Amino acid sequence: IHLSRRSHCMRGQIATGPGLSGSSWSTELFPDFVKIVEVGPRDGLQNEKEMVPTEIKIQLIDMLSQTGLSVIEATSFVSSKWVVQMADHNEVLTGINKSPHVRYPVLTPNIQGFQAAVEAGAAEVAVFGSASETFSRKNINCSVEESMQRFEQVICAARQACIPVRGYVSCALGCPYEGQVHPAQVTKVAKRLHELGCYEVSLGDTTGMGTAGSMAAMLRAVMAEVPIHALAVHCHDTYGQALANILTALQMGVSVVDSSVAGLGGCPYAEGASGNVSTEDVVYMLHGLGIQTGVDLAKVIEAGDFICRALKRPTNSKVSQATSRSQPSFNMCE
Ligand SMILES: CC(C)(COP(=O)([O-])OP(=O)([O-])OC[C@H]1O[C@@H](n2cnc3c(N)ncnc32)[C@H](O)[C@@H]1OP(=O)([O-])[O-])[C@@H](O)C(=O)NCCC(=O)NCCSC(=O)C[C@@](C)(O)CC(=O)[O-]
Repeated sequence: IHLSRRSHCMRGQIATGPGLSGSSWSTELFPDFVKIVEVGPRDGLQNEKEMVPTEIKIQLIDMLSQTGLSVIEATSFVSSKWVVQMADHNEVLTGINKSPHVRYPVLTPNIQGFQAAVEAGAAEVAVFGSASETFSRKNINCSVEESMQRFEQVICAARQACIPVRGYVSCALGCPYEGQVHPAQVTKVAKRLHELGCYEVSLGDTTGMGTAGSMAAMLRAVMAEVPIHALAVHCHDTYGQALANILTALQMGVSVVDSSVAGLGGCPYAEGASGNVSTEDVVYMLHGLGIQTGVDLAKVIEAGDFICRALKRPTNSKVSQATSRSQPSFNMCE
């Protein structure tokens, strides 16, 4: 893994800033702009044991809509027998103040979910597959192949309705049931989703067990089959590796990162996995690298503070923790 200092070097030059001389750091540039896909209201809240009041979910999304984020995953049109926390999907999607500058995709595992989502006004949906057979069965009660047939139906219907579809590949860096997952399995599913018509495929480290090394190996394989501009990374932070894994992905050309305000969440079918990397920490890192996000960090911290108070728990964001202890003049790299 090579690091480059954006402020010190351009493509083709060797970085020579303080402390860098003699190093063999890569001169590759990071992207100028990174799109952040906020998944807190869905991936973050879906794992909450106690029902979160619908008005709290709506207020959270409304606050996030004022932060400059351009994509906020709002809810899931899944079976309430499987994920009861998302049972208020209609109320959430119809209750939020939709900003014209923000897209609000929702998860749809099958055509039934897609139709319900469209009826509730969804303008974008996401299908979610897995690189692991066992996880697929535990999460959506079908094999990987069956899931692709369901997604094909959703994508066909979405195309007719001019609705963009995002795709997920869970267990891209490991499975809670099968352990290691070979990059070839991830590539196969990512390629299939892209060929079916997903405009973007998010590679999920569902368990958070990935490392910079396994991220690089997996991405190398997937990038050989799916264009880099159509790839996103979705890192849970169970082992504290998420920022390192994201940095690795950025260096390899990925410019879309999923994250969750206050680091909320986990997957109900990946026990023990902690939340996504926090949006606050990702934004702080990106701004520190000179990468634009369009996101106002202070406003995301405020939204994180709101939801943590509502859930009566401390934030998982290191940046929020640090700024709450620091002077008002603390530089948040905006
Ligand atoms: C896919 C199913 C529905 C299959 O579940 P099933 O039980 O096999 O479904 P079925 O087709 O046999 O139908 C059984 C019942 O479910 C209903 N049903 C059927 N479809 C729907 C629907 N869309 N919405 C609402 N209800 C639905 C259907 O109407 C029927 O109702 P009944 O007649 O018994 O009253 C189920 O397994 C499910 O809902 N799974 C969702 C699991 C989930 O949401 N997991 C978390 C999200 S994935 C994730 O977090 C990972 C990710 C994306 O973040 C990336 C990463 O980190 O890796």
